[in-house]
Amino acid sequence: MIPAFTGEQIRAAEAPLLERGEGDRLMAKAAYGLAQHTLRALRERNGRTYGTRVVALIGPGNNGGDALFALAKLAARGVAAHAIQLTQRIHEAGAAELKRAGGVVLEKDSPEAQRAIAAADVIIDAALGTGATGGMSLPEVPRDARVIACDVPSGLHAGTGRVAPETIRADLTVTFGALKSGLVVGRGPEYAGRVEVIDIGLGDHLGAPDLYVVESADVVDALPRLERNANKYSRGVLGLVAGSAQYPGAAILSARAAVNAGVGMLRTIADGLTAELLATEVPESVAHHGALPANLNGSGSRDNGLSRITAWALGPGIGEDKQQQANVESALKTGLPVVADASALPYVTPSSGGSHVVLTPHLGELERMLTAAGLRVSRDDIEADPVRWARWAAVSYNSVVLFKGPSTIVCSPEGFTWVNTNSTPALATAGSGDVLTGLIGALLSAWDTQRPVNDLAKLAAAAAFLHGQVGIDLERRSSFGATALAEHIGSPLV
Ligand SMILES: NC(=O)C1=CN([C@@H]2O[C@H](COP(=O)(O)OP(=O)(O)OC[C@H]3O[C@@H](n4cnc5c(N)ncnc54)[C@H](O)[C@@H]3O)[C@@H](O)[C@H]2O)[C@H](O)CC1
Repeated sequence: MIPAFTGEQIRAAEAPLLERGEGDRLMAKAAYGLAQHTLRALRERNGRTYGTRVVALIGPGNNGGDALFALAKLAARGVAAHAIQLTQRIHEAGAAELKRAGGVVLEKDSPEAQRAIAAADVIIDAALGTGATGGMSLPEVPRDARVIACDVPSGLHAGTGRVAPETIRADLTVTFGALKSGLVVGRGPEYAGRVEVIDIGLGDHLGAPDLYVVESADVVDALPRLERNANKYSRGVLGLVAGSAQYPGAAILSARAAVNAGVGMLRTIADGLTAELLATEVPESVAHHGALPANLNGSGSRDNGLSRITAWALGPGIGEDKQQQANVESALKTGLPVVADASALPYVTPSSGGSHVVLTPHLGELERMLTAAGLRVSRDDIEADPVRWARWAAVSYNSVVLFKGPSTIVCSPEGFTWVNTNSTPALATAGSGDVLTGLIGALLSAWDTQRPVNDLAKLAAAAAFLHGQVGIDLERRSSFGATALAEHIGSPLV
């Protein structure tokens, strides 16, 4: 897991060091890291560094200071280093160091500045860092120049990933002290490009992180172990309430994903066309026809095998089907681990959530969930601060909330957050969420309910990582749809 921090948390960690007069040392480390990455980018782009051209857009604060010291180091290596002064005041010591090293400071609107920008091989965006309060008017950058953001792209909120309209998209962000949350959520990944973290020695001053980014090692840790003496029941039996006359395909996708993710046994609660299709498309699925008993925990369930169910996956493709809606309600009453998606989400209420419940809304569904919980929030609010609202949902519903989007945000009701960025826009395809539900359901069916809810959130985040990895792997070969995703959902597990 990679810890990520808000801008405020980083500034709080820096504060005691600044009080001890260590600001220059921190800035020197930041500048060194920025210079090293700029040299690498120059080598990649031009095959050399000597005689190349770097322009930095310099704002009023320490972010500009970092870049001025970095430019000085580049000038000393034979790079033509130009600082464009965007504001009346810039970091004095940094500007002096640059001039001593042979670099140049240019006025923002001067013809020289425009010429320098047009000829730049690399542009360093150092207008605003963690001290930004909104965006700033920034010059246009040429399309063919590499853009490196200093700490954060200027105008990108370091905590939320919200962007001001002028924000320049970077190819690379060299960030200092620790990863910033805003680089991995909201619009952050789109604007930050690749992210490199430079250790400037904040060490123990960094407290608990804002969130964690999931890595492949976390997936291995989170997944259930397959016991040598396992049998189909001990591996877990998933009850899947999915499909309707209108949307039978969603059930097929979820069922296929659950089977390929290694569920011990799958019981699909479905009728009509869904049941017919399942019989041929997912023969591993054991069908249960008709309505579930309203009281599944009561007597009578053992005979039809429903009592063997260890977890539920609810919602894919049930649409407006009344019987399936009643089945969702019956399943929820069992108190077994549940993943609820799509049309099942409205049946989970703030009082019926629980520590074995995973809710998987997309943006519109999250808005509806929050509104149903009595919170006044719009889609725009959620997009501006997705982590905040996913946390609200997790707390309001006392459940794990997996908020689907370009970055998937997983929150536990205890306030911990994991983010999966291992994904591709190619996963934005109909049925992709049904596959994720099947995968989470399969993992949940082996879930030990004695384990803490934070581990359940980690399991959900691991599922998002695996789902993303399959998408990434498939995309390398060709474009793909949800059927291929479901077919390959188990492949990273092998
Ligand atoms: N503190 C350290 O020793 C280190 C900091 N590092 C780098 O410093 C920045 C944070 O520096 P800070 O000076 O606090 O903030 P900014 O550079 O982002 O600039 C704040 C400055 O800008 C003004 N301002 C804010 N918003 C706007 C706006 N929209 N338009 C115009 N002006 C604006 C504000 O009033 C302040 O004057 C951090 O990101 C690092 O890059 C290094 O990490 C080393 C250690």
